[in-house]
Amino acid sequence: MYPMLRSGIVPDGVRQDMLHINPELLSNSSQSAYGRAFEQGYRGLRFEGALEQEFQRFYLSTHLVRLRWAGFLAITLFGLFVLVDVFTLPLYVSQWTASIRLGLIIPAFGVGLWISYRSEWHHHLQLSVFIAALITGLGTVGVIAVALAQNYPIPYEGILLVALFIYFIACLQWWRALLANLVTVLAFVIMEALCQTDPSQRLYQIIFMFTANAVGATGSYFLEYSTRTTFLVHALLNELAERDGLTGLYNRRTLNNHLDKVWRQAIRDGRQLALAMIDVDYFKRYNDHYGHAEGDRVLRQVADVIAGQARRPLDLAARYGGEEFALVWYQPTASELAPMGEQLREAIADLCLPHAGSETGRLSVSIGIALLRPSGEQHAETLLRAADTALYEAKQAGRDRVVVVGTI
Ligand SMILES: Nc1nc2c(ncn2[C@@H]2O[C@H](COP(=O)(O)OP(=O)(O)OP(=O)(O)O)[C@@H](O)[C@H]2O)c(=O)[nH]1
Repeated sequence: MYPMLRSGIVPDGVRQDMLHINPELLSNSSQSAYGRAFEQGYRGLRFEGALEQEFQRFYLSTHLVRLRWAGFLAITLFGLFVLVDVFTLPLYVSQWTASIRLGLIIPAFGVGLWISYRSEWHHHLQLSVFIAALITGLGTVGVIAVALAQNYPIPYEGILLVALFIYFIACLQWWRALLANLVTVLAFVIMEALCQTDPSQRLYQIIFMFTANAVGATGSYFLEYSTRTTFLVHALLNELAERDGLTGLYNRRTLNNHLDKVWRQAIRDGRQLALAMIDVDYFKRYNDHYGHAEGDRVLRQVADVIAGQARRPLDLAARYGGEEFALVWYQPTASELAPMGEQLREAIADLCLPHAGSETGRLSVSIGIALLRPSGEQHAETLLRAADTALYEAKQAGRDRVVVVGTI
């Protein structure tokens, strides 16, 4: 069954004023996975199940370029620090600090960068950047420790910059950035306890380290929260753009795009394609008799039945317009089409919806089905026209029936 987008309830958790999008778009969304995520909230920076995996892919694709820039920036800056070390520190200090930067930190970012260019390794990208962040944090603590141990204190502000880099530039997800920084803070506190001889300096530096982390953790939390919001809004808008607001089925534009796609696929595979056009009989009379709201309710019920008939990956159920629906069946056999159409017609009749304006006294549909083996000379429009002709024949023959036409 398709996710339905039609409950018409504005999700409670949605701050439309913050999202700056048309409230009408969100009002139809609470039945979709994205709408539900809005409803449930994501303060723990995690979505449920498959949605989280989808977010991870979105996060990767939207952060890949930034992440590469961050990698190049880190390598360049740490390369410059090596030069500064060599020119400003005595050799007995710089040989250690430069070794840590050149031997650990720069290679760690190099590995991350390399992975960013290997799409088959992308699922390890966050882990590799996390390891690089950890090495950078601990390495920088090591640099300060070496300098202190040699009685040559170097400016410790660098470790604060590293913390902010990990929180805001490394493109790590919040919990990874937090973990890398917490481990660094722990190492920093231990290092200060062991190597720092001036108690006031020790206190001062630890307080600043905690402050920088409080600022960084808070900022990066909100950053990821808003990335998640962007992801949901983006997905919701895409979903709403391709679905019909009343029934939740795909809309006509999506049907046309899908038909073009499966048409080409069927040519490649040498398969046949069927299209069923389904029209509710005497629906004008239904509306006139029961009212438009009741008509809407019935259209949704019919749509639910039709949605259940699109079972294969390349099948698709759509609302073609008004009280007309379409079903694409990929690779059916000619002999099964009439039974499939009959089954659908009967399933709708089995809803037992009373229809005072119909001779049968209950709501029925007419179905026209066309079957084609697509070829390069024709166009997907051919199938639509053929199904429309079959539907017209079904109507002409008295409605509440199935007509199959085919050129196979
Ligand atoms: N309730 C409701 N009615 C709709 C909707 N879209 C179209 N309709 C109505 O569907 C009716 C279609 O009427 P017709 O095209 O004359 O078709 P029909 O009455 O079903 O006649 P046949 O198809 O020949 O059996 C019109 O009254 C439209 O107003 C909708 O979203 N909701």
